Amino acid sequence: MAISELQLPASVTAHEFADAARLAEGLAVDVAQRLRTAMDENGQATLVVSGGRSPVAFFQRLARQPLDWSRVVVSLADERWVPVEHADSNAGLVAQHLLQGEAAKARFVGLYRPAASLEAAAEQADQALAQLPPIDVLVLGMGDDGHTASLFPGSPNLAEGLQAQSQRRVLPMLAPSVPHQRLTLTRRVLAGAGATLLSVQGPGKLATLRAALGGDDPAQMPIRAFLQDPLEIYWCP
Ligand SMILES: O=C1O[C@H](COP(=O)(O)O)[C@@H](O)[C@H](O)[C@H]1O
Repeated sequence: MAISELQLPASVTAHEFADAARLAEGLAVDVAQRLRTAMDENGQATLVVSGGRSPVAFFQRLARQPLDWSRVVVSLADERWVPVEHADSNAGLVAQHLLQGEAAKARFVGLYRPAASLEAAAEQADQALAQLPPIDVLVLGMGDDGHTASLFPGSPNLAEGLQAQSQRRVLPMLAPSVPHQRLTLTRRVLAGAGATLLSVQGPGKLATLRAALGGDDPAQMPIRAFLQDPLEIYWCP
């Protein structure tokens, strides 16, 4: 099955690539162009990326795009509550694969805070994110359970995280697998992005996307909250 066979809402556009390398390159070129446009309009650009296993090739290609990185702010859609040195840190992933070469000139705003509790860390990150300029480009991923960012089905704070008008920018969340403790930007903040791109690979993620399109309750599959608004999906088999 291919993404062209899905019944997508009119606001959702699909870009299909032959393989993961072409997807990473195509996504990097498109994101860089969107950042350049934002810089032309506002003098600066803000990029929010996701973590997990799949974005490494995209990060490496994006780092090599010709851009005035000194005018780019980079932040995260979500984070595992671990220090940057930890193997599961999304900030560590970004530092290792994106903020390299010229891209090291970008300003990074991370979510991790070494607080006494996950809740306190989320409150501190929430305050820090008040300084984040409006998001120009958001790159989301999606888990096999339909989570995006760290908006996980079944997590205690999910209802608040999905509220379109939540007062919070960052919430503590619990993932069903290790590491359990997460920090996530809320739907309200994520939905404010100028452009939202969803990067997914493989038949498993396509099946998840099809299941998400077949229902309308974001509490069961949080990615649904982002399928109702303008969205560009980047997919390869
Ligand atoms: O845990 C996470 O998973 C999703 C999906 O990751 P992937 O490696 O399967 O693409 C990711 O979007 C999220 O940021 C991450 O924390």
